[in-house]
Amino acid sequence: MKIVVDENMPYVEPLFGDLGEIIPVNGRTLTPEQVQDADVLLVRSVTRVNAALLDANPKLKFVGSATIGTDHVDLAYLATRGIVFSNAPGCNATAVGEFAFIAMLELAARFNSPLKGKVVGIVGAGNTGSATAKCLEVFGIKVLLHDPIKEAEGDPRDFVSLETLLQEADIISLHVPITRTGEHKTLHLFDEARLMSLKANIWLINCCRGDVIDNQALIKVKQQRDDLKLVLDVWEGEPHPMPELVPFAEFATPHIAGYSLEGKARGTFMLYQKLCELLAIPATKGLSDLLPRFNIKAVELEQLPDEKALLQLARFVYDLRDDDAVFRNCFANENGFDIMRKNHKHRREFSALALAYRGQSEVDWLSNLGFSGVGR
Ligand SMILES: NC(=O)C1=CN([C@@H]2O[C@H](COP(=O)(O)OP(=O)(O)OC[C@H]3O[C@@H](n4cnc5c(N)ncnc54)[C@H](O)[C@@H]3O)[C@@H](O)[C@H]2O)C=CC1
Ligand SMILES: O=C(O)C(=O)[C@H](O)COP(=O)(O)O
Repeated sequence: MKIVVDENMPYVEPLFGDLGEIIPVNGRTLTPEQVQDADVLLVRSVTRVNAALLDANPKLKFVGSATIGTDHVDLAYLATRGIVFSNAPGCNATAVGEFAFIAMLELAARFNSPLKGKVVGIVGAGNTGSATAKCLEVFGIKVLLHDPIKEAEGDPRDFVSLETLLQEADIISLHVPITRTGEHKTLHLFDEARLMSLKANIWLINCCRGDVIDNQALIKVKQQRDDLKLVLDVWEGEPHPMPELVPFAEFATPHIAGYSLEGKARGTFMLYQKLCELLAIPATKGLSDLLPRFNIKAVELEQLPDEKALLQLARFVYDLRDDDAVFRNCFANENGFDIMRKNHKHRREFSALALAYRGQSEVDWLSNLGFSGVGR
């Protein structure tokens, strides 16, 4: 069996090595010739999976994408060809949730304006929006959820309209898929008028898809509004963000909000499970054997962390400032955006860090946030 796989998908060899021949490829530049005799194709979000790529392949059985987003895949085409498809919903939810939460802690520290006491509006309450909300609520932050689709489906959580969210939230975090048509389309959901109408001193975080914000309009609005603070992980025109926009972002990163080692491993692992299911063979490999040990064994707390100390702890697992600095230096270089994504292997999730503290009962919130080994 030939398994053509994006070279940026980690842990493919240990998981799929026994199942067939693995052929690593550059996912962004993948050609029909490279995939014409594949039985299995494993991609990430940068590969357009459609008739143009796959028409020449008569034998493809399975396409897996180690992502939640499926906007790069022509699902209708795969269905007409009878090719089984699976994505990996939820694989990177914790990573994105922690990314957005850490970004808020970083902004709070930078502007000496504590997160505690602010109201956060989450647009899109699926996997990543809910993970962000969880971090915030565990830390005692009021969260407003806007998700008309989930609301209509009868999701029991409380939801607000977008108008209410815009009026009440001090921070807005975006977690919707990109959709270009329909009642709930998200393309340029934040257009010039909406951006202009945002509350004074608002913080806006986008780690879903670049085109959910009209980036050209965002440049125009930022030229007039210094009070609006931005964290941008995703960009219109990736891998070529508009160069004028980058300096307007407080934190700028190359679509890596979901890139914890754990999140990427989970993505590959979910596809492994799906392929085993399709082949009707037992999935015998385990996820826990794949991840390296974290470089800090444990941190012993003398006292419970306040907001600043929590940011220090968070920086042990992920220092957003490092990625921001590298991004600013290299995004404009040839392939700079993709090279940074390819080499992004340093980030862990809160669960990688064990915390030790004398009093068990007062630290439940730290374990609920995801840190392991809290209490002793
Ligand atoms: N920057 C990164 O590294 C990552 C980006 N993403 C992006 O974030 C998106 C969301 O990811 P998940 O939360 O895992 O997906 P999900 O499918 O679990 O949740 C998306 C939610 O958005 C809601 N939604 C759709 N249209 C909406 C609208 N107009 N207004 C409000 N809510 C709306 C849906 O009902 C759904 O609950 C993905 O589609 C992907 O594009 C996801 C993971 C990593
Ligand atoms: O899951 C998604 O959707 C994402 O946006 C991914 O985290 C993006 O990662 P790549 O698939 O582009 O490596």
